[in-house]
Parts: sequence; C-alpha cells; structure tokens
Amino acid sequence: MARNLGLEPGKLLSLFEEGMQGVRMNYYPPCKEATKVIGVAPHSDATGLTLLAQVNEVQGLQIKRDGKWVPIDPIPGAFIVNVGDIIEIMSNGKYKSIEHRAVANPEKGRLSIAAFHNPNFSATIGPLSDLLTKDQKGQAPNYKFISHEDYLKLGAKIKLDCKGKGLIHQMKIQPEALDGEK
Ligand SMILES: O=C(O)CCC(=O)C(=O)O
Ligand SMILES: [Fe+2]
Repeated sequence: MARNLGLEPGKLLSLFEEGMQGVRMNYYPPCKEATKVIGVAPHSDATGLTLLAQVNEVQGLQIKRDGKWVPIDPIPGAFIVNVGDIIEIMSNGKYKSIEHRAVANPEKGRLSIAAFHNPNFSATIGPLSDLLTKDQKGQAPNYKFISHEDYLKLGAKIKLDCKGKGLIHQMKIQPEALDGEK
C-alpha cells in the first residue's frame, strides 16, 4: 500500500509497529425472519486494516459498492482484508474505508472473527506528511490531525450514533452529507 502511495514502505509500516490489535468474534444465530433483522449495522472499521475470517463459511457479509449492498461469499481458508478508516485518513483519501454490514441467515448460524490493526498509541491520526509535501501540486490535507487517544474517544462517541461512515465524516475537513442526510 505504501509503495502504491509512492512512499517508502517503512513510512507506513513503522506506525503500525508496536501497534494496537483487537479481536472481535461475532456469532449470528439462525433467524427465520432474517430479512427483518440486521446482524451488524452498516459501518466502516475505525482501524487501519481488518483481517476477517468467515469461519464456518456461511454467507452474511455485505459491502456497499456504488450505493448497493454486495454479498461477499466466503472462500475456504481465505481472509477478507478490509481497509479501515485510519488507512483512508493516512492515505489522505486515496484508499477508502469500506462500508459493510452483516445480515442473518434463516437456516444456519454464522461465526466470523475480525482482527483489527491500529497504529501504535503515540501515532498521530491524520494524513501522512510525506503525501502532503511529495505531491508537487501541494496536496492539501483532506482530514484532520488528532491524537490517537482523541481518535479512539471520538470513535466511541460516534458508535452510539452509528451512521455508516460516521467517524470519517467527523474527520473530514470538508465532509459531504451522510446517506441519511442527503
Ligand atoms: O461478521 C462479519 O462478516 C462482519 C463483522 C464486522 O464487520 C465487524 O466485526 O466489524
Ligand atoms: Fe466491521
């Protein structure tokens, strides 16, 4: 990813050394009225990258593409790698975090395990400075700079009022309207 952004790999990697990791296990019991419930509400992960295993290979994950929900079929033994909000912010918007949700299955229970990878606690959350100065056109930052601690606090506050990519909306210097506000 760093190379693709025109950076030395170490510039991105070093922020994730001694980084913070978290694991969440999600169990979705079978639900006869699957269309009337939601497993996990639409959100993007607040992290750098997420590695997700759809453990028992029951379909349920959907990503939002061009305004439509697209199911992601489990591939045996494969991880799904989701770009999170921190990579969107650090790349100054060149990578976009993916909005996703999980739906219940009428017949089978579903188990997924998500491993979240955050930078180290002392990293500032904001566009990488090398991206801002490297571009000869003088690319302006599209996202705010805040401490990792404040970012986590903001994330916790926004979760209570979850609306898709709500945290990115708060971090953008010029936010566009959220889905529900258009
Ligand atoms: O169960 C899934 O496939 C998605 C879970 C998820 O999005 C999460 O834990 O953040
Ligand atoms: Fe997620």
